Amino acid sequence: MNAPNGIPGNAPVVRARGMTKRFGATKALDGVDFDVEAGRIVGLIGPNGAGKTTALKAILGLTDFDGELSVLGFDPRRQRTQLMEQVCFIADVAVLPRWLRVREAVEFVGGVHPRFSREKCQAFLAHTKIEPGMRVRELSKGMIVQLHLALVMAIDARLLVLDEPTLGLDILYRKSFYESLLGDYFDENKTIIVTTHQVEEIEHILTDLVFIRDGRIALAATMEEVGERYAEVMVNPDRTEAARALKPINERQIFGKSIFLFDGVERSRLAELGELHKPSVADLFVATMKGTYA
Ligand SMILES: Nc1ncnc2c1ncn2[C@@H]1O[C@H](COP(=O)(O)OP(=O)(O)OP(=O)(O)O)[C@@H](O)[C@H]1O
Repeated sequence: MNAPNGIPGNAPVVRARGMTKRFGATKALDGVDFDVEAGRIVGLIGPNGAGKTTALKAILGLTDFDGELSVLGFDPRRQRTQLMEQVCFIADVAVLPRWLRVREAVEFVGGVHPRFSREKCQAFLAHTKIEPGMRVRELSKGMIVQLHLALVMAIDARLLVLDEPTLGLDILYRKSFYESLLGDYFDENKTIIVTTHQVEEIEHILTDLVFIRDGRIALAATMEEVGERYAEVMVNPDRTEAARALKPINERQIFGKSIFLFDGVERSRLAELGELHKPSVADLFVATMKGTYA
C-alpha cells in the first residue's frame, strides 16, 4: 500500500546507494549508502568540506550526481516539483528582500504555500523581538534568521532539511529554536535531517547519527546503537596499560585521570578499569575524525 506521499509502506524517507558527486578531481560524495527512516531526527555531522551540503543538495534536487537516490519515493533529479511540495529547506543563508515588512512576508508565504499556518508562524515570532510592521532592513542579522525560521517552521512538511540552521544566532535563541523544533514542529509523521558544527547543542534531540568524512560515511547508527556500542571509561593511573591493551579508539587526560573511548568492547571487561560513561557525540566525533587535519 502507498502512503499519501507516494512512498510504499515502511520504505525509508531517504534511500541512497552509491551516491557519488565529483567536482573535477574532488569526490565530494564517494559512493555513499544510507537510509533515513520516517519519524527520525538525523544529525549529519562532518568536518569542513566533508560533503554534508553536497549530500543535502542532492536530496533537495539542487545538484546532479551519480548513483541511486530516492526521497519520499521521488527521484530528486527528475521529480523535484512533486518532491518540493513535501519538503522544507532551511539554508545557512537566509535571503529576504530588505524592503519587505514582516507582515507582508507572512502574508506572502501564506498565499503561496498551502501547508503554511499563519498562527504557527505568529507563535514562533512571538518568542522574538520582531514586530509585524518592521521592515527586513530594520532587523539584525540574527533577527532575519529568526524570521526565516519562523516562516519555514510554520510549513507542515514531511521532510525538513536544515543546513546549519542556527548559524549567526545567539545561544538563547539557538536553544529555544531546537526546543520548539522538537516541541512544536516534530511528530512521528515528520523527518528531520540537520547538519551543524555545534553537535553538543543538538545531541539531545537526535534519534540517529551519521558521520561523514571525505565524502564517505564514517558512522551511521541510531542513538541507542551508539549507546550500546561505545563507552567511555575514566581509568586510574595503575590501570592505564590494561586499558590500552583493549585497543581504545581514543585516549585523553583530564584532572590526572585518563579517559578512554572504546568501540564494541564488553562492558564487564571495561567495568574492571574504572567508571563507565556514555560518550558525548562531540567526543565520539573527535575520536572518529582523528587525523582529519593532520
Ligand atoms: N561548486 C563546487 N565546485 C567545486 N568543488 C566543490 C563545490 N561544492 C563543494 N565542493 C567541494 O566538495 C567538497 C564537499 O563540500 P561540501 O560543501 O559538501 O562540504 P560540507 O561538509 O558542507 O562543509 P562545511 O562544513 O565546510 O560547510 C569540498 O572539498 C568542496 O571543496
